[in-house]
Amino acid sequence: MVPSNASPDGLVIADLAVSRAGRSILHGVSLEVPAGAITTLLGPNGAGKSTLMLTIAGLLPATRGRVAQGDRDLLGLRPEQIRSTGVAVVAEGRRLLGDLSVHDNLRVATYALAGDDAGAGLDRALQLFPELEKRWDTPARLLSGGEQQMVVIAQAIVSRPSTLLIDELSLGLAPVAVQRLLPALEAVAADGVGVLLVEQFAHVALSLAERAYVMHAGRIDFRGEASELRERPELLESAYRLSGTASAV
Ligand SMILES: Nc1ncnc2c1ncn2[C@@H]1O[C@H](COP(=O)(O)OP(=O)(O)OP(=O)(O)O)[C@@H](O)[C@H]1O
Repeated sequence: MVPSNASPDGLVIADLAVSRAGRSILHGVSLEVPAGAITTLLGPNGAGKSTLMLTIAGLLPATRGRVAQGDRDLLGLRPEQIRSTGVAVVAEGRRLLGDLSVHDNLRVATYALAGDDAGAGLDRALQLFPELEKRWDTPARLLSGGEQQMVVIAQAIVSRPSTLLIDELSLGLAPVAVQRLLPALEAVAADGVGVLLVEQFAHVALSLAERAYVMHAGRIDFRGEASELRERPELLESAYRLSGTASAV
């Protein structure tokens, strides 16, 4: 199935520089999230991964560089304009409206869609996470961490994005809950969506991704096949050691 916002090119980030509170945080980051594949961005605590996500989402300004979805430039657009180009960002922290039901949390995510599109988006989300149907009327605050992550991903999926960026998918989740999410992400990529998994812990992301990037201190230190990092973990470990973070897995 081809998503409604499908782009042949995916998301391209070129030479992106970002400052926060007067301090330079990203120093010329270049990265691609091709359509129909899973890519991972790894890096230790403080590397700048969340800063990159916030900039792509239109929540932080860049001082230099380019972010483009297909042939559409995103820098300078408002967050809702960026979403309408087909870029969906799942922020770290699984923020849901805790007193609202699963259904209402998903409905909130479809508010800007036409009725047919909203219905099709909800159907796709339920195909990916059929267990949410049983929790349809449950307040989000009563869900397990894994279920909350399903709802947050479903909120991004309902708008049928071309590119889906997920910050810290596995943070705080039991391994069994993470394992449950993985086939859904593979199915999303098989739909033609470009998926970027941004992770501090490498194991899960490297098991899924085709391409991998490692960021350290606001720069991309490694770009290549995920299999290369799986086979040569020392490439990854050096970035984590330099930052003082104990381990990548
Ligand atoms: N609100 C902020 N204002 C100023 N500097 C910030 C802010 N948030 C983060 N930083 C700084 O930006 C740098 C990169 O942080 P960022 O959160 O992007 O890294 P990260 O790789 O996502 O790490 P983590 O996984 O811990 O969030 C750090 O030096 C951090 O201190």
